[in-house]
Amino acid sequence: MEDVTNFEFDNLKLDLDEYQGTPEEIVTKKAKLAATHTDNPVLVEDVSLCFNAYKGLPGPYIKDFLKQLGTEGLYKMVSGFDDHTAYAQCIFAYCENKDSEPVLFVGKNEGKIVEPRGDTSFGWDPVFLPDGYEQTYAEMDKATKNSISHRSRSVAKLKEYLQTEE
Ligand SMILES: O=P(O)(O)OP(=O)(O)OP(=O)(O)OC[C@H]1O[C@@H](n2cnc3c(O)ncnc32)[C@H](O)[C@@H]1O
Ligand SMILES: [Mg+2]
Repeated sequence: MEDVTNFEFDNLKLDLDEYQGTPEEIVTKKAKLAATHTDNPVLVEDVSLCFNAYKGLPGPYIKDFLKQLGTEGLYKMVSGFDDHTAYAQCIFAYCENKDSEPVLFVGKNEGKIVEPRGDTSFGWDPVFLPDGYEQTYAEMDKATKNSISHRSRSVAKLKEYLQTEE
């Protein structure tokens, strides 16, 4: 850096949260951080869209990819590969208090990335075709999507946990 500017630089060793890593690591950090802000238990969720041709990326970074590339761009990412398979994943993390370890509930739905089809109102729904279905998430009615989605699978596990904890 000193080569390219007139500023002087010093190295400071600071431990800052970066929110990078696996979906599990990221949602765990989120839950722990949230738990420092209240005395009540917290629940956070994070969604990933993972392309197998990219070893699981964009994964938790899908929000920025979607924002910059749009659904058409997401399809273009896989169109040059033989492998168009992907999975949608939702993780709810429940953290009792700031000193306890978050409990994770992973809901996953396998499918593939297709050219965008259907209603464009929610996220990457137009490019995700779940296995066993002819319609993308965006083409399905809400009830059908809810009955099979990554989120509903995560919520089902969370519900079961909370009921047994009661
Ligand atoms: O992670 P933070 O920064 O809190 O942001 P967020 O809460 O908006 O983001 P999520 O992790 O919930 O979701 C990541 C991206 O996936 C999109 N998304 C979430 N659930 C989805 C679903 O069921 N179908 C389609 N897109 C979805 C959402 O719009 C984001 O662009
Ligand atoms: Mg997220």
